[in-house]
Amino acid sequence: MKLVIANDHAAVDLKFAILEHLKERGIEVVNIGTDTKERYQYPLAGYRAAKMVASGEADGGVLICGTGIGISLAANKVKGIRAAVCSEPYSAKMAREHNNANMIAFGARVVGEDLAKMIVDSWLDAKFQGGRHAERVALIDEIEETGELSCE
Ligand SMILES: O=C(CO)[C@H](O)[C@H](O)COP(=O)(O)O
Repeated sequence: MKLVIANDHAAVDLKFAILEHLKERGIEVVNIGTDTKERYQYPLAGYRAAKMVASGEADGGVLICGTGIGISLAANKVKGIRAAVCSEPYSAKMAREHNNANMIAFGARVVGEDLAKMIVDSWLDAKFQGGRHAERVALIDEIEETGELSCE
């Protein structure tokens, strides 16, 4: 499995901690975003990481900024991306099982290192359940494709 990890200046330390954690799990990780604490525009990192996931260059992605919100908003503008901001492991598990989230996001100013690792692990270890959830994800895809919902 190959993941991409991206961050802004608010999340450099946590990015490296998660990067190390993923490597310990035997996962190949592409590090994009910034490695310094100089101000960095999170939309750049979110967009670049999302493009890698959408193109299949990466199997999924981890996005970290101060809150996880801005970087996930940027990533979600890329077609095919379902980036979920999660601050605890249950939501991270559900983000995969129910929503088939292909990117997980969280805030370095919100969660600590240990909790962040648990969030990432919960998302990685979960599997999309399909069935009724696939119907709902297909509706999200329809909005993305057409800007509308035919069943409305
Ligand atoms: O969380 C974020 C976006 O959602 C950013 O990390 C945050 O806005 C950066 O703020 P600052 O420039 O004040 O460090």
